[in-house]
Amino acid sequence: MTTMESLIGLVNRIQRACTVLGDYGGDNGAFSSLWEALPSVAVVGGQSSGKSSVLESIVGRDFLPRGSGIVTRRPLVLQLQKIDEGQTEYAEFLHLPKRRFTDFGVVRREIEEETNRVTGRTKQISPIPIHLSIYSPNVVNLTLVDLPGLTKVAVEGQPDSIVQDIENMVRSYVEKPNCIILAISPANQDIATSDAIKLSREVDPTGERTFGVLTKLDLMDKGTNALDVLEGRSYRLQHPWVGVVNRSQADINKNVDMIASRRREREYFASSSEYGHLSSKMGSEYLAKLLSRHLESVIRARIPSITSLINKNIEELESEMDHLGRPIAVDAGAQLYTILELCRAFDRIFKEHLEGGRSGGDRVYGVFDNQLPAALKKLPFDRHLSLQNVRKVISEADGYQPHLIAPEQGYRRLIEGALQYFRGPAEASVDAVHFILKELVRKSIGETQELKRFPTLQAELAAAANEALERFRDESKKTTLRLVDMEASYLTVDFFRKLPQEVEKGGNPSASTIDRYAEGHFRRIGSNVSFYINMVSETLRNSIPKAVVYCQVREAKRSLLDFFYTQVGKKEGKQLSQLLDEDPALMERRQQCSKRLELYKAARDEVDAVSWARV
Ligand SMILES: Nc1nc2c(ncn2[C@@H]2O[C@H](COP(=O)(O)OP(=O)(O)OP(=O)(O)O)[C@@H](O)[C@H]2O)c(=O)[nH]1
Repeated sequence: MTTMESLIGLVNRIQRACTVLGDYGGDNGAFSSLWEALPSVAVVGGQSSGKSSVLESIVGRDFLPRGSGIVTRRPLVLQLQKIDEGQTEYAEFLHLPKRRFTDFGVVRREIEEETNRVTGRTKQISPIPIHLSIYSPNVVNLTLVDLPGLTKVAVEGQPDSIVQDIENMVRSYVEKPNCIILAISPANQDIATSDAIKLSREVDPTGERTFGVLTKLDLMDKGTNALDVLEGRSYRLQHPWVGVVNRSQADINKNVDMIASRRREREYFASSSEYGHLSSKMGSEYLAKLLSRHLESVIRARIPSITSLINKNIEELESEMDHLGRPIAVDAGAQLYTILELCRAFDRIFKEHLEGGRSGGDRVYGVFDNQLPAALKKLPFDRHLSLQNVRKVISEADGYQPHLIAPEQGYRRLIEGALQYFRGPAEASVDAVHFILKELVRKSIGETQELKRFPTLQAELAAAANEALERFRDESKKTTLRLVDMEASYLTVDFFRKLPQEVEKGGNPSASTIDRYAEGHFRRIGSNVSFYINMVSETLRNSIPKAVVYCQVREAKRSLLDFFYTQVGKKEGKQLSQLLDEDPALMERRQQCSKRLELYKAARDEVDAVSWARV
């Protein structure tokens, strides 16, 4: 393969990749277009200027749709590749891969049908190109983009806006600095009024990327010639003008074949009295060679900047992909694995909050160190052990037969009554720790970067963790309340044995001394009970935290997601992918990104391959 073939072929392959991935130079949002960076030849001309004829002549085949009105309604990217003499000529469409067309009448029909497939029968135009590759011994390596003919009026069935739409589309191609403009003008019309030249003058005023083609030289009025144009006096371009003679309508009707018509064109110039001196630089075959050489040299010059554009884009896209997160696997096993990984990432952060490294765990200690002791201190034992209440409880405890020695029942009642008060602080500690844990779950989910993409999983995870925390709370409540009940169920015997026995003071007690005696008696009972209660309070102040940590904190660390894991393990593929549902906007963005990345990587491989071949 020669360098020339490989360079034009390279651009062809990149262009095809661009079209497959939806990059055809139009508005691609934030992405810069690779298509635009590629040199290409756009064929521009007014209606009936002979555009189709020139293209067919370059190809050496009849294959373009004919008809009245605007026939070309989508760009046609025509990639010509020379094959060895004697090999069969064939055509291939990008949208019909692997199908070889050897009948060019069928190619024409397919172009028509494919045009309608995208534009509908409404005769609208569309910027999405049709790619046609022609492999033939009769072509040079060249890629041309055939665009709708510039027109002044819409015909029946076509919207008025089409005139402007066509101009905009053609302009969007030719205004790109990498576009080589093949401007077709008929010789039997004043060059100053040529649509192609008017547009090219606008977008390429110095004429460095415009190739002027003059058609219909044979149709000029007798006695006139186009030398002023062909020799660059009428309108100066950097590249020489090329004159051509295509088949006339009569030739077309007679089915004069293209190869014969090329021969006739050669003869026309060779025998022409006016153009004879230019004959080696005229005609469609010469035009094709000229363009091929030029395109090749432009591509060669552009390769370094194309390479750097590709590399820059790959870099940007990869960093964006990293930011967006890689796409999720589609098979259930991999999805399950992903979910478990995400859960573990969350769990790790949650544990860091509890065990240190991240804030939050210290607040649990705050509950035990401040909140619980303060709540215990505030319990209304003063009221419960007031003289009045002690008297009431002690008196009622023994019924009709007052106690003889120590008021055993009375003590029990007073103590049991007081112990009930501990239930409040016990439950409050459980709840306080519960809310801290819940808050830490919320925080940890927020801090798990990997989860950000998956709102559904986030919600499910939060729900599962909170459910587990509820269960731990219930368990913890039962346990702490049991601690309180245990204190009430068996009183410390030693304490009461060690209480000093009350002794009778001598003499006959008078009524008032009896009263005073009774008052002192109740006060002593009250203070004994208070002492006992304080002892219990001290015990609970130590044991409630142990129960809470055991039932809630330790369990949260050990088995917060255990239940969730079993649930997830039972899920089917579809439910798993639902869990991994992403934010749709993000998904869309990633999809675009990964498509672009694929394109640029494919392009890089192509460029690499060619660079290696050239070494
Ligand atoms: N005699 C002669 N006729 C030509 C020449 N070039 C084109 N024609 C005729 O001019 C008419 C229009 O040519 P096309 O090639 O269809 O022109 P076009 O610009 O593609 O036209 P639209 O696609 O309809 O816009 C056809 O009848 C051709 O046969 C030429 O060099 N000499």
